[in-house]
Amino acid sequence: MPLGERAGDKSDSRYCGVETEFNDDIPQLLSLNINGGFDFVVATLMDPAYRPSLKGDNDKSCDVLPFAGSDLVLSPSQWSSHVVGRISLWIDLDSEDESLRRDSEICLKQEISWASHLSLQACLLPSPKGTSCGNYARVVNQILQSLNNMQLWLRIPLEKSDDDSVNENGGLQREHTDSWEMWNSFRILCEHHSQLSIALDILPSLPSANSLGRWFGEPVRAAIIHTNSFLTNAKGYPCLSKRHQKLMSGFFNHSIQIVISGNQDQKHPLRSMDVDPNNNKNHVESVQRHPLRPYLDYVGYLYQRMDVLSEQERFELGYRDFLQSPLQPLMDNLEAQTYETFEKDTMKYIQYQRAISKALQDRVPDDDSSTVTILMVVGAGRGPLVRASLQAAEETGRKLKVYAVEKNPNAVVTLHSLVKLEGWENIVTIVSSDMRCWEAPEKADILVSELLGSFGDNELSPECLDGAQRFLKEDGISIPSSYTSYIQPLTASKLYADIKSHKDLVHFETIYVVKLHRVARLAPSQPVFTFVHPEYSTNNSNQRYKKLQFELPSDTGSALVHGFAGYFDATLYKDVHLGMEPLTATPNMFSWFPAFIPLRTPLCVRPGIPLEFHLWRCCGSTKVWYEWCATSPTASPVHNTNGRSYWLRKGDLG
Ligand SMILES: C[S@@+](CC[C@H](N)C(=O)[O-])C[C@H]1O[C@@H](n2cnc3c(N)ncnc32)[C@H](O)[C@@H]1O
Repeated sequence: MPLGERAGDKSDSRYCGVETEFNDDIPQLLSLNINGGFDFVVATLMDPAYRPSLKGDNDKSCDVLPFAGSDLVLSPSQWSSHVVGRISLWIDLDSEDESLRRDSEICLKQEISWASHLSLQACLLPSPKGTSCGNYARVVNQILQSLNNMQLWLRIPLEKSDDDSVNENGGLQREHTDSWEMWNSFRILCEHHSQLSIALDILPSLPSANSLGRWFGEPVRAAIIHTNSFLTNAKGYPCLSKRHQKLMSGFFNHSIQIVISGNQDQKHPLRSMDVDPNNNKNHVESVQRHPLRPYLDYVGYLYQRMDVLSEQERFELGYRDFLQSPLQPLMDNLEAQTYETFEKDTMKYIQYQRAISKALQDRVPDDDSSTVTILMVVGAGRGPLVRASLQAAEETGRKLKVYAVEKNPNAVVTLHSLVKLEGWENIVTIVSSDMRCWEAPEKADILVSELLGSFGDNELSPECLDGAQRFLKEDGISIPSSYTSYIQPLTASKLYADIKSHKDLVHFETIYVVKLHRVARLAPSQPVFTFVHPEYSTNNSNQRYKKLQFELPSDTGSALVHGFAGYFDATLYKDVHLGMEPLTATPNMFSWFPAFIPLRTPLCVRPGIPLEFHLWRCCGSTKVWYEWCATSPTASPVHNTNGRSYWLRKGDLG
């Protein structure tokens, strides 16, 4: 299905459409373009000369609307797979001219109704004509309320300028256009409707990289690239500037359809004997080429040049932008397949092994061959950290006695068989217990745990380790020794739409785990809460509060914040760390996807005005929860008051 969602996988084919002028012979138009190599056409359905107000009252022939052919001229699957409807360009619903306004409204409704009748997958709406688009948005919003599952692509030119220009009186005046503002007003007027999306018009000059980045968090479905935006290479073939090429890779990577637009009457300078622009091989064209074929070939060449997905990226494909509830390993018992996923993440265990080796070397001098280090793995799961500990001991030549403490009875079964299988009976003692109430027979030199959530402390590592540090020697080492959570503001219209579709408060007051993909990261991440282990201070509390201020880079322009990405970074021991904060992330580690902290109402943030956000970690006798709110540029309600929607259960220690 050419217009369907694409997986972003190199093995999947890519689709490219072409914008066409009105032609009342749709079958011919389609076959010309499909034979020319395109997958779909963006076709004007209604005769551009038609105006409802020109229809004479007595003119019976005008009862039939001037659409290109009847629905029978193509099969239903041809209509839906190969045609995107282009709504008449002349419509102007915010015109001062009342009759034009009225004609526009009637025509828009007739065209959309016809397109729905044909089951087209999408219609391309012309750009709003001026800065004010209230009436246009009102009518589109009316249409959206009862639309079948067709998408409406609002055409938006990709432009942003911020120039100082001299006015008539010789004074400096600031001219500022940012087409994102136009899109933002329109979608707010249409209440962020999930069937309203964007077709970006790609122009010869591009705005700054930061401002372009915003669009990847918006619902961009198509990029229309006009032949004017291409350059010509030394051999006379079309090509794109480096910046345009980079943008195209971003579109491919985000499953954005490419549409080529240009004059099809003009013959391209290429003749029948062509030189392939990319590998210089001569080939003979036997059939008449589509006039835009060289542009299509170039787009295909850019796609072919993209990097093949790594194994990890391929694994993550199915999880992209899919909201998941975080694990509650303290309350729930993890399943075998969850452990299996953890255990595949070799990078995590390599880092732990490095940290344990360093701790063992610091604890016992090289020439001491008699000291036995007591190491306890608390939350041992099916044993990968036990194995990493024994490998560290072997690598450093230290003697070890291990306790593996695990509260999930099912994982304990596996632990027992592992110990037997590996012949570790004399070194490893398995303890089936909650670490918070286990009475250890001796104290540990090293306490190893991995109880971290995407947001660090959100799987209750602090509460569990507070309970376990009773059996750590006074000078003992905790691995990890500390961890810090981080957040960063995001444009994430897809995640927002998914949460909104539940139509309740609970989903807006939940922290999720999600492989972020169609998002724009608007500012560098900042640290939030830090926990240190062991923690012996007397007024120790796991409650936290942090106020953060984010500034968007000045060339970004305004942006909409739908929520925040959450990450963690853990210091395992000394310089050995483990984390997924984007700037310092441990490479090739996939155990954690970021957290997503949503906002009930997205916030429009403008350059120079800070985004102020507050986050609390609250602790009650039976549960831990987070509350959050924004206070600038506008205040939001405090989310998740008293943990009413989302909390982490501390569980019963009995
Ligand atoms: C994230 S998993 C890590 C498992 C294993 N260490 C690994 O790396 O694959 C955390 C484990 O800690 C266990 N756990 C969580 N809280 C615990 C507690 N209070 N006492 C004992 N085990 C606990 C869970 O059952 C789970 O097996």
